Amino acid sequence: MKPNKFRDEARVLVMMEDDDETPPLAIQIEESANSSSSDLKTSEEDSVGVTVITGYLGAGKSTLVNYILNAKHGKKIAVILNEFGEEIGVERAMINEGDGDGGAIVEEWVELANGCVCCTVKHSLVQALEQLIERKDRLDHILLETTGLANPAPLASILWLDDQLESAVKLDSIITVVDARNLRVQLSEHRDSSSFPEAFLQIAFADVIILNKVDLVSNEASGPVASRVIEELEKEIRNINSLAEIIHSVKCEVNLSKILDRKAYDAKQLAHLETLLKETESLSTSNIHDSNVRTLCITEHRQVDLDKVRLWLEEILWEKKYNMDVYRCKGVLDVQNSAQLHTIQAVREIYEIVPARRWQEKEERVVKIVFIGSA
Ligand SMILES: Nc1nc2c(ncn2[C@@H]2O[C@H](COP(=O)(O)OP(=O)(O)OP(=O)(O)O)[C@@H](O)[C@H]2O)c(=O)[nH]1
Repeated sequence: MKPNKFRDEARVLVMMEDDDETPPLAIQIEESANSSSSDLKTSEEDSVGVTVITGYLGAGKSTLVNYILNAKHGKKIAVILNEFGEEIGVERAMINEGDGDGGAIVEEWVELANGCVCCTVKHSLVQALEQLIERKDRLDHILLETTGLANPAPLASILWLDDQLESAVKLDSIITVVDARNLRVQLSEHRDSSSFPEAFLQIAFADVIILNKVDLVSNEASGPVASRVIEELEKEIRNINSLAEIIHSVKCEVNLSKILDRKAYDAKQLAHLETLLKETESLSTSNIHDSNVRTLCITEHRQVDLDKVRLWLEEILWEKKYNMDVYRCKGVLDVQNSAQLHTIQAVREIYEIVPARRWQEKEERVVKIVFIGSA
């Protein structure tokens, strides 16, 4: 069995999806004395990154996939089109042959069992990923395009921590494409309806948000007015999720280094996390958006007891003690009796706290935790 970074580095706490109402399963695994850092490195390098592409109907998800497949990156990229719904039983996988020149796109059909969001989709998704990895000797990356109404939560949980997949694939990031012209309407429609707010969830779970179709905003308004509209949209997005990087685009033509190999779930990749946490400085619990999906930020300048943090986090994530349903949480901790900066990551009920690097001598030590969820 390949070493699993979660097993080897951290106490692992796993809770099943809400949907199956299975009691939480808590496993404590001590740091392994046998695992060398080179083992871990090899396993991480071997695993194929999965980028989940989500976004509202018509926002530009397929445009982004096509742009990535046809760009000159020399990578061999597989795409899984994931149709979530009771009716849908077939998912399609395309593989870019990656000859360094964009490459031919080969379409393949992967037959999968019927599935609805939860266990069956989990099973078929895991199968699809396994099939892709088995069949191709060299696969650099996988794109998983979801349908416009998909809630990315189950996907994020499955991909982030799945025993079946072990270290064969790893969740790289969740990219949400939003339509700059229609976002306002889409959000307010959901605000006024009792339907499940996928548009909010897609933004809440994103690591990167592509604010697409900015050309349509510019076509409709003069320069300064269009800039103000875009600024307002950004503000609206930040109020829901202050941790995502926002990139503007026309036809999803974005700098690929911003969206591929992001390693948003890798506890050792601190650069993005630290920048994003810094930018979240100005937001506080008083910054309440009129939607019920929001970002809350807690900052402390004292060391914390790791066991107490775990208990507190479990109360929040599992028992919903403070009436917040947390979708995503990221943060850094200054832990008592430790010279290491620890990172926190959570996706719904699953969380991980990992020592990431040594605090530097003159660095200001801080505890900063950002929650994105609904209250
Ligand atoms: N003007 C303009 N049109 C765009 C842009 N990006 C995408 N489109 C168009 O918007 C339409 C929808 O784009 P898709 O990529 O199919 O969107 P999608 O999110 O995959 O759509 P669904 O799969 O139906 O949810 C297409 O006609 C695109 O050509 C953009 O930046 N500007």
